[in-house]
Amino acid sequence: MLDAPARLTIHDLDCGSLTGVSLAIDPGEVVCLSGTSGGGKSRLLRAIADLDAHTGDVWWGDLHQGSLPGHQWRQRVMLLPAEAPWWFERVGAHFPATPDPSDLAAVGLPADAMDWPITRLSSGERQRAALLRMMAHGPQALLLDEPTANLDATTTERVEAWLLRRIRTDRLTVLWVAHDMAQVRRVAGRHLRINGNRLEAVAWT
Ligand SMILES: Nc1ncnc2c1ncn2[C@@H]1O[C@H](COP(=O)(O)OP(=O)(O)OP(=O)(O)O)[C@@H](O)[C@H]1O
Repeated sequence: MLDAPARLTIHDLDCGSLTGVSLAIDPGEVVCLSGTSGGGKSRLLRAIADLDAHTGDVWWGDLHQGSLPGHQWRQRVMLLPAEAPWWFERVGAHFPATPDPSDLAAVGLPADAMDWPITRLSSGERQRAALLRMMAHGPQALLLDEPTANLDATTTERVEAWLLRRIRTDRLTVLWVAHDMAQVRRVAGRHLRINGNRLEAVAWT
């Protein structure tokens, strides 16, 4: 970890058709984001990661997004896109160090998965390897774009449990896009939804 855990604060952010997004997420808190397909969830995550054009302010603790080059911001506020890119031939080449075998096992990947070529990964293996890679880089805030979309129900819950343990231990600040309301109920402390051009809170029922 680079810094102590901190709050992620978004103030009056406009991106795409979304306007006036204001939100604060505390360390260790998971906020789920839902909304119709094409409603702007991924664009909002990309704006918070400083990858898409936007107006308004984003802070991680007292660090303003505009005060750092984008790549340094994203070392702290890390985006896991729905389809994470891969550059090298082998899985392990994307990791700063070999992951702990217990982390591999926790997401259901075998110990030798680091030696596999990227081309052999199934979509679900790719998604779990991308999650492991993200966590191996020591993020402090996570922007997760449907991180379990390619996984079966059992593997989804296994990955959720592993992620939630890491989130609580490292007190990570998390914005998690999810379509599955059962998942929202399992992982989120709060649920927000994009409705038209606004972000609104969803009450627990
Ligand atoms: N760079 C861009 N310039 C203009 N429009 C864009 C750009 N990127 C995305 N869009 C549009 O913005 C809208 C929101 O896209 P976004 O990917 O954020 O949707 P989403 O809510 O994540 O959808 P899904 O649930 O289907 O993944 C879409 O209509 C998309 O076509």
